[in-house]
Amino acid sequence: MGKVVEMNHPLIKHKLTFIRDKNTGSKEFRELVKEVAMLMAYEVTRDLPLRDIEIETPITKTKSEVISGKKLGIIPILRAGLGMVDGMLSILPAAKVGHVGLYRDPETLEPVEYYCKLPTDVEERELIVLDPMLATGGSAKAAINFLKDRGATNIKLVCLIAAPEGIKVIEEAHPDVDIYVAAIDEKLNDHAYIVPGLGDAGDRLFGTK
Ligand SMILES: O=P(O)(O)OC[C@H]1O[C@H](OP(=O)(O)OP(=O)(O)O)[C@H](O)[C@@H]1O
Ligand SMILES: O=c1cc[nH]c(=O)[nH]1
Ligand SMILES: [Mg+2]
Repeated sequence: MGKVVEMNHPLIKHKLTFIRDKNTGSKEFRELVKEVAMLMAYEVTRDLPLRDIEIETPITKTKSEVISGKKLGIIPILRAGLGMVDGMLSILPAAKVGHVGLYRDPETLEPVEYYCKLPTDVEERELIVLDPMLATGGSAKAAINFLKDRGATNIKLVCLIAAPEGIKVIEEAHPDVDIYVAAIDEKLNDHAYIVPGLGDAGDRLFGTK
């Protein structure tokens, strides 16, 4: 079973409060989502392998560590996952970015695919799937299925807010995938929105309704 890591950092908790607040407008919402994604990148990359290289400081020659050529891919689930891309890229500038377009049908709650463009060598990369919301888990499960169908074997899922129901769905469907969340909320409501949540992440990021 993959691990579930809930961020336990005061900066993330503080920013998440204002992300949740319905009086936070799109501009500030976008900035905060970007900042939290940047902070989460720190934890998500904790297990990247290192290797020694020889360098020379002004004082002496020494060996020092660098990241060991790991190829990364950042995969936002459109639309709302786009809000997390810049924050991740600010820490991981060499990562390639692939896009998976999915929306959740409001009646059936089933994910509907409308776009997929991935790095050609996706099977060689460690992939970080981004979506602010893990509600029923249907969208993230489908996105990870796409990636696996195209050969990906090394996948992490990074969300701002998850419902317990969504975590269970991913754990059952993709037990090899580690899940990183800023917060695990209480439940889903009758429309499968996360409670207390933040509302519709895509609409809040892009000012649509
Ligand atoms: O876990 P689930 O029940 O599948 O719900 C979560 C999905 O719903 C939201 O996307 P939405 O369908 O609103 O599309 P959008 O990003 O274009 O707004 C969210 O960004 C997730 O992708
Ligand atoms: O609470 C939710 C659930 C699904 N999608 C969202 O944007 N928010
Ligand atoms: Mg939406």
